[in-house]
Amino acid sequence: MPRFAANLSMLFTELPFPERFAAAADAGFKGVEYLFPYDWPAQQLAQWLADNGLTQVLFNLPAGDWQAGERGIACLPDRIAAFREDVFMAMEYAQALDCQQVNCLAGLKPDELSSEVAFTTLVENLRFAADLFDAQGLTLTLEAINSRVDMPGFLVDTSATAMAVIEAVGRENIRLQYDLYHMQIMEGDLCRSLSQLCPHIGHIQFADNPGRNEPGSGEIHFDTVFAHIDSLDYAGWVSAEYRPLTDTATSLGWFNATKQEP
Ligand SMILES: O=C(O)[C@H](O)C(=O)CO
Ligand SMILES: [Mg+2]
Repeated sequence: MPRFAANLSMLFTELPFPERFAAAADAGFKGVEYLFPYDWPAQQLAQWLADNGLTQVLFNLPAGDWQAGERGIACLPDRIAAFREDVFMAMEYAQALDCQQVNCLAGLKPDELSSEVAFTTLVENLRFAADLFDAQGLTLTLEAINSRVDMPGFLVDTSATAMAVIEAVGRENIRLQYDLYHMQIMEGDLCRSLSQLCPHIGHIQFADNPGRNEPGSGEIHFDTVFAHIDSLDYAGWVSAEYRPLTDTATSLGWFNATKQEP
């Protein structure tokens, strides 16, 4: 079975954030991720990870004013200076948390911004980040997020767009973040596209669809997809990034079932 991690921004939210680390470890996870670490001192987060024997598998670059609706600033030409400052802050956290991968949210494209300028800005920002990350042995990921349900207007909403950006960046340490939930909404054909994109994938996340809840709540055949991921040359983490239908413990049937296997 794949190496599963828990997203602490969506799982274990019955508990205050600091307590989610122990809950994830008690449930059997070895790795965790969450949207953003920046509200907490890096040393504090590192302690919670160490106390619970957990690996920090991923977090996001700052993504602008989330509460105000921003979903990344990497494609915005008037925010390049802020993006660059964010890269330095993310690198400090990655080092303190011993985290190997940081994801970049491309952002929503304002109507008045041309697709060409948004694309070029994103590529140049990612190249800037990738070059700095490289010196620290870090990998940058870029995620395609569905624009049909969760993020209308998100610039990078298909695997083809994400791969076009990644190819234009042209650096070894930028990889695709493949989220099964977003890809099911936008493209489907999950096993075939996982096979095709596998050489470029740095991180996988999942939720069922519709609803973005746990495996078994929707239309995705997770037994098939997880077995398929196992058959690929993919050694990365596979993170549960779903909202439990009721509570986290009840939602973990899929995970507990994987522990029964020989
Ligand atoms: O929503 C997602 O799929 C993400 O992975 C994320 O980090 C931003 O929302
Ligand atoms: Mg995701």
